[in-house]
Amino acid sequence: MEEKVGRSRFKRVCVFCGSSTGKRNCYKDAAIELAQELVSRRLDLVYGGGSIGLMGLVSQAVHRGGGNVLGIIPRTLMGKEITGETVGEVRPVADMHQRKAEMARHSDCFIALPGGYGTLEELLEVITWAQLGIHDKPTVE
Ligand SMILES: CC(C)=CCNc1ncnc2c1ncn2[C@@H]1O[C@H](COP(=O)(O)O)[C@@H](O)[C@H]1O
Repeated sequence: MEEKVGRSRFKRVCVFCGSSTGKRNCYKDAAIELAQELVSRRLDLVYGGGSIGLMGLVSQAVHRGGGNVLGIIPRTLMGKEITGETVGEVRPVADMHQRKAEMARHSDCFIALPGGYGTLEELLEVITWAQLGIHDKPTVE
């Protein structure tokens, strides 16, 4: 029997997204849809480790669907970006630079959903790393 969803050449997808849900419902819808797509393709989620905003929505939806979730978050941000329960594995790191480096190291590609300055910064950094030849992992926004 033919498989419904083709196998991806990626295993671990890094998702950058907002620490708030934004003003429009379509942002939340996109976050849930992406999470469902990851689950249906059996792809692991790597993300910023927060439980708030779109970060929380994506991670919770992947976890609910039975997918692996790895969150990487600076210790100093845990009080701000984690409220209530976390899902999957949350790995505390020393600072923002280590967070981005670890997120990149543990991922095979990058996807950016709507977000604020933080998301933009993360997205631009991986794009410029690709430009410099530091990695050759695809990035979509
Ligand atoms: C110290 C330093 C390198 C600052 C550069 N600035 C940043 N670098 C990396 N991630 C960030 C930065 N500012 C915010 N973020 C993270 O980006 C995520 C989304 O933030 P936002 O809601 O899009 O806004 C949050 O987890 C936030 O902690």
